[in-house]
Parts: sequence; C-alpha cells; structure tokens
Amino acid sequence: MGVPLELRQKIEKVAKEFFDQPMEEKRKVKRDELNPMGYHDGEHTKNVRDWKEVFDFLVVDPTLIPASDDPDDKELRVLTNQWPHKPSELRELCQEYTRQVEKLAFKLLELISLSLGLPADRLNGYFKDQISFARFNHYPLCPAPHLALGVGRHKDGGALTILSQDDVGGLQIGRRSDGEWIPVKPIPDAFIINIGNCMQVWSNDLYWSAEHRVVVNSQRERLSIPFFFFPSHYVDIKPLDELINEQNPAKYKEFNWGKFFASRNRSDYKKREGENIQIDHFKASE
Ligand SMILES: O=C(O)CCC(=O)C(=O)O
Ligand SMILES: [Fe+2]
Repeated sequence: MGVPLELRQKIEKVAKEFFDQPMEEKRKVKRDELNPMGYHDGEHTKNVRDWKEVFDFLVVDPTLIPASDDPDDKELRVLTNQWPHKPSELRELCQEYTRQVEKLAFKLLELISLSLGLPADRLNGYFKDQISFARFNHYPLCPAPHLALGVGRHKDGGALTILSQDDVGGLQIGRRSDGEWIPVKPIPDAFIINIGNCMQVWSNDLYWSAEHRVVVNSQRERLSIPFFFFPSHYVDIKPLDELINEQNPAKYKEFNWGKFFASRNRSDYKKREGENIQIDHFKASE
C-alpha cells in the first residue's frame, strides 16, 4: 500500500521544472484572495513571511469551504484548481499523485482507528467531502539563513499530513518535553507522517500534533510536497465519545473544522494583527 516510487520521482521533477520557470509564467496561476489554490510566493505563518514559494492543488475539484470564519455566516465558497500550461504533464501527475497518496492516507487513518481500539472505518465518514489539498514547497537559497525561516513554527491543522521531502533537510520538530528543535533527517524514499490538530482532538491527546518549522540554508535549495488530509468542512471536531469517560474527560471543546480552516487560511494569507487561531483555543477548562 505504497505510492509508486516512480510517481514520486516524476512529481518532484515536474515541481522543480515549474518553479524554475520565469516569474511571469508562474504568476499566470497566482492565487488571490478568492482562490487560494495555485502559485504563491509570500506565505505567512503566524504573521511572519516565509522564505519559500508554493503551488497548491486540491484533491477534489471543485471543493466547498465556508466563505468566512464568522460562525453565523452560512455562505460557502467554491475552490477550484489552477493548472499551468507548462510543464504540460504537471496536471496529470498531480492528479495521479493525490489519488495514490489519498489511498495511503485512508490506510493510515484506519490503522490509527484500530490502534485506538475502534473499528477500522470509525473516522472515514468525516472525509466524505474532504477538503484535502497538496502543496509543492520550494525553499530557495537564502543568503542569511539565520535571519529567516522557510516555514515558521506551527502545527498542521487537519487529520494527517503525508510529507515527501528531498535529501536537503531543514525540517525540525519541537520536542514535546522541552520544545527543543530536533532536525528530521531525510530518509530516501520515505514519507514523514505528521499528526494534525483534528487527530489530536479526536484521540483526546493520545495522538499528539507536533510543532514543527523549516530552516533554510545558503548552499542548496529544497523541495517538499505535503499532502494535507483534511475532513469535510461541516464536520464538528471533538474527542471521540468512545475514548472519554469520567476518569478521562474530554480535553477539548467541540469546534467546526471548516470555520477553523477558514480562519487559519485567512490569517495565513495576509499579515494581520495578533496570533492566528491555535488548537489550544479549544482546550476544555479544567
Ligand atoms: O517543508 C517541509 O518539510 C514541511 C512544510 C510544512 O510544515 C507545511 O507545509 O506545513
Ligand atoms: Fe507543517
């Protein structure tokens, strides 16, 4: 149940070719405030600009998400993919890649359910209208790496992230006990699996969403391809009933996934005042 190695090699190659094009070409699929899919060269994590450029594409096209993070706003927004003409094989490779990685994502979801003592398909229904997407991350050479980050510290929002990275390195994970940054060594042809916020909440902290960040360097540019496995927008996320009882009460209050996503996406897009929303906002009070 793996993703064919040849497909991974092909998608890495085509991602590099895409970023190697002149800015003029990449801007043709630039994302904007209404459509967050496509090319972007100035993401913000927690309001700090990242040293990278990205290309985002949905697994399901079109995908519906809430139009805003306002809980009273029932309006939905349609997201669609923006495919560049060049490289010409990019679109088909991206579609084949997400098909294959999605299978792996469901397999992992089922294994995690089993590991929690639940039926294998316990979580599958939450992904009926999944809003998953994949991303090419390109981290260019940075002349002053100590002054920048590829991606600032954050936790992934969804259920799982399936991350493919090249051999350059730069991903670091915050150790849970003391927060020390530990480099994640690239292992050839292996995926890195991140637990996201939704899984942490469903499992009532049995699974932990690790904080991570990406450092950059002045020697070699880097490419990574995360697949963000995200539930349907209308799913309300809370600790699973089967996992809580009087001795082990729910550690989180229920929250709506689509609204959480909309609020994170908004604050990722433009610098705005204050911190963006974190899972700790939904911690149940003791
Ligand atoms: O580039 C990486 O290794 C990780 C990127 C990341 O954390 C993200 O896109 O959420
Ligand atoms: Fe991440």
